[in-house]
Formats: sequence, structure tokens, C-alpha cells
Amino acid sequence: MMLRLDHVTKVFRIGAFGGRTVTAVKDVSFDVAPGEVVSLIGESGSGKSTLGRLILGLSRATGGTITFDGRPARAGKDYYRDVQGIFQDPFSSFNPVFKADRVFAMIKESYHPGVPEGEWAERVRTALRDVRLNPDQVLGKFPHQLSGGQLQRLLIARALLLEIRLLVADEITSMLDASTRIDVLNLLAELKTRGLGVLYITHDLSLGNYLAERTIVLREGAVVEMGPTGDVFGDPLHPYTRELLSAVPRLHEDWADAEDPGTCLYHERGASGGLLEAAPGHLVACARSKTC
Ligand SMILES: Nc1ncnc2c1ncn2[C@@H]1O[C@H](COP(=O)(O)OP(=O)(O)OP(=O)(O)O)[C@@H](O)[C@H]1O
Repeated sequence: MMLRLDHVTKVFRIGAFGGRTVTAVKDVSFDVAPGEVVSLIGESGSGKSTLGRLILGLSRATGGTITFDGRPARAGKDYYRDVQGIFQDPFSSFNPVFKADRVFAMIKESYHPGVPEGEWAERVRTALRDVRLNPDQVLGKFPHQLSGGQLQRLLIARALLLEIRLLVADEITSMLDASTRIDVLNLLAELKTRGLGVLYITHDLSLGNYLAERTIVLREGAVVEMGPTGDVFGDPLHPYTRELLSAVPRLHEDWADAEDPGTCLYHERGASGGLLEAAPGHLVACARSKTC
């Protein structure tokens, strides 16, 4: 087992005096195994990025636990040796005054100080070629001299050099054009075969479908359905998942009004952890109401 989330909740205090609260993540449990891509899908505001930040140790859960190989998710060098995040806007991940070479030199200083310079230079070039970048074209350049797609690849190359085991990829392809997007996805698929676990956060359902063995559907911070991607896309059990997957965008409607199944799977068949296992590995929340 690698990454495990166990009944994770995150409540933000908002307002001038912190008097009001927003529950961004509600009782979420799942895991990600080595070499597995799990996609986390949901509309804007469903809590995807909050979960990503919690997993990266950038924010603390209000309730529940997040562990990686049994160790708590805490920001720090030890944790980041194994777990790294890549975000939507690759420009924000780079210091604009550092050239690409400097970024890689910093990894060596922090994580691999014992590696001889010549060997490190060769490792950098190999990692760049692995992400289909020409080392001679990117080393020596500042971030603003590279495209969004090149910067995303540079971040993946950086993760490769760190030899991480889990990548949290938060909307990483949304700023890329269609062909670069497919290239980056293919790259992730390849890294997966090397044993990298990936949590692929996206609001774009087709992209999640392309890569992931398992899909988790998040709505207002709670998991409404999760299971093998083929099952969730091919036989969506929850009305909200069906809404998300339907070609007609009706998301502004209250899903309960849009489709009332008339039965409550959760109450009629019983469930563990708030989710019912309707088929092997395919879990669904109560289909009737949020408060059921
Ligand atoms: N630092 C914060 N303080 C207060 N509320 C927050 C904070 N971060 C997120 N939230 C709230 O938590 C909820 C979930 O936000 P989150 O950014 O995780 O959603 P998301 O699914 O990633 O959306 P998007 O796809 O638009 O990025 C939202 O209601 C948001 O307003």
C-alpha cells in the first residue's frame, strides 16, 4: 500500500472573524497503489485541489489521516523525496530568475549531493530525453523562454530525477494545447509502467478516462462514487455521476431535482463508511439525498 486517505475532512474558517466555515472535504477515504493512476473528478469547487494540497502536506486535515507507506503526510524533505505535486500553471512552479540548469542543480544539492557532477549531468540529460525534451534546447533557458508544455515536462523530468513514487497532478494539462496534452498523458502512462503512482486531478472527464485504472467522483467535498474507471464511466450508479457524464451540461440544476431514483441504495442495502459496494470495487454513496 502506498498513499492512504482515511476519513479525511477539511474545514476552512472564513469571514472576517473566522465565524463561518466551509467544509471543503468530507469524510474521504481511498488509496493509491504503486503504478496505479487514480483520477479524481468533480466540478469546480468540489474539493479536488484541497485534497491535493492535503496529500502534499501543504495544508493540515481537520479530521482523519493521510499516510504514505504508513508515514503521515507532512511537508518536508523526507516526504517530498517520495511525493511531489505538479499544478495547472507550470510558470508558478519555477523561480523566474533561475535557468533550467539551476533548477536541476538545486535537486542535486538537496537530494543527491554525493553524485559526481559528470554523472549528474548525464542523469539530467536522460530525464529530459525521457520526457521528450531536447536537453540542448531547454537547459540554459529561463522559464519565460519555454512553453507551458515544455515547463510541464520539465517538472515531470524533475520528479523523475527525484525518483519520486507518487505524483499529484492537479489539472496539469488544462493549459496545454490538444496535441501537447496527449503527449503529457502518454508520458504519465509510461511513468506508470515504471511504478509511479499518480493522483490525476481533473474536471475534464475524457482525460481521466484516458489514463486511470480507477476513478473517484467528488461532489461538494464528498465521494459520491468510485471504482474501476470502465465501471464508473460504463455503468455510472449515482445520479450525480450520470449528470457529470451526460453530454448535456445541466450541472447548474440541483441534481436531486434532475433525477430522483426513488430508492436509496445506502439505506436499503446498507453500506460501510457511507459508501455501498454495488459491484466488486465499485462504491456508490446514497443516491437519494445528500443528507440521507
Ligand atoms: N484557503 C481556503 N479558505 C477558504 N475556503 C477555501 C480555501 N480553499 C478552498 N476553499 C473552498 O473549498 C471548496 C473546495 O475548493 P477546491 O479549490 O478544493 O475545489 P476544486 O474542486 O479544486 O475546484 P477547481 O476545479 O475550481 O480548482 C470551495 O468551496 C472553496 O471555496
